[in-house]
Amino acid sequence: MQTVNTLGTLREAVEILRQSGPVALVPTMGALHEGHLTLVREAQKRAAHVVVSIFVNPRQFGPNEDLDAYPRQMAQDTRLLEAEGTALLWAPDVAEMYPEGFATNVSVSGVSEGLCGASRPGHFDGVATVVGKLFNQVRPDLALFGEKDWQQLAVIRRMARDLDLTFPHVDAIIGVPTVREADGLAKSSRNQYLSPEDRQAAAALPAAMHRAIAALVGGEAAGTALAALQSDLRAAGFHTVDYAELVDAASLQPLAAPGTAPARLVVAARIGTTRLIDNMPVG
Ligand SMILES: Nc1ncnc2c1ncn2[C@@H]1O[C@H](COP(=O)(O)OP(=O)(O)OP(=O)(O)O)[C@@H](O)[C@H]1O
Ligand SMILES: CC(C)(CO)[C@@H](O)C(=O)[O-]
Ligand code: BAL
Repeated sequence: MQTVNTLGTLREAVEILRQSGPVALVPTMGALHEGHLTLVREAQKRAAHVVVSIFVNPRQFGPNEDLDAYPRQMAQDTRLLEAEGTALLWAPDVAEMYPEGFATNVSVSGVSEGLCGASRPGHFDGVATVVGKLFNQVRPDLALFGEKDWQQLAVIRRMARDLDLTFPHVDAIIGVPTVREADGLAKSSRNQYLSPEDRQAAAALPAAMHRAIAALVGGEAAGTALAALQSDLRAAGFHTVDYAELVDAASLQPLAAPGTAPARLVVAARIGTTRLIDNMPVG
């Protein structure tokens, strides 16, 4: 695996790879776990070469968020990616990604606005800006993202469509199902922040979501099922529920009940100092 830190060397290295087959991009912020490695393996099934980016993107963190605390473990990440047969690791620093004078912001209306967009103002502008840059830097044939970040995936698909990004073609933005721990908790780099007690309690999140989904599918009103979900989370030790909503899976608009279009249960809740998100299909 080659690691590159400058745009010039990235472009040269990708051009060489492209001569012998399609290139898949897996964007990450590092602190890699089985969720990320699953994206790499899915990428390998679909392309000759996999490029992984690791960049902790300051523009997607709010002023009081965990940018400084975010885990950085480049040596371990490099070993993990090498073991997976990754072709290229793109690891720019902040000055390479956002050189002096950088002044552009990509802002996606609609799908960005509710849910995490409401509780993390500016977050999806930061995500759309950096992912737009990554697409143009690597010009991959396809790119893979986790369904764990369901709203992020919707924002990126909208941005790629709206900006006519040819690399990748919009159908080549692939969502990969959430990889979970044995007790159901979605794997996340931020799980590292959890104390042992909070880690145990956090399994209540997927469990409460499964109960709410069973109630919704059984015909319970969304208001009642979502209120029960919130009280289950509070009882388990989550002190804040940023949102717990039934939404249309594509538009992310709230729904009163699961209907004919695919629906999704989406939740963000805080335990200790950690904010966890999860989502699941309903019906
Ligand atoms: N459990 C998971 N299953 C599948 N994909 C995942 C999982 N966790 C993260 N991903 C995907 O990996 C990519 C990189 O995510 P990122 O580096 O932010 O990791 P993360 O574990 O989501 O971290 P965070 O704690 O910041 O949310 C994203 O496309 C994300 O959706
Ligand atoms: C897509 C992404 C790498 C952009 O910084 C990030 O939001 C993430 O890791 O999900
Ligand atoms: N996985 C989403 C990145 C973030 O929370 O900033």
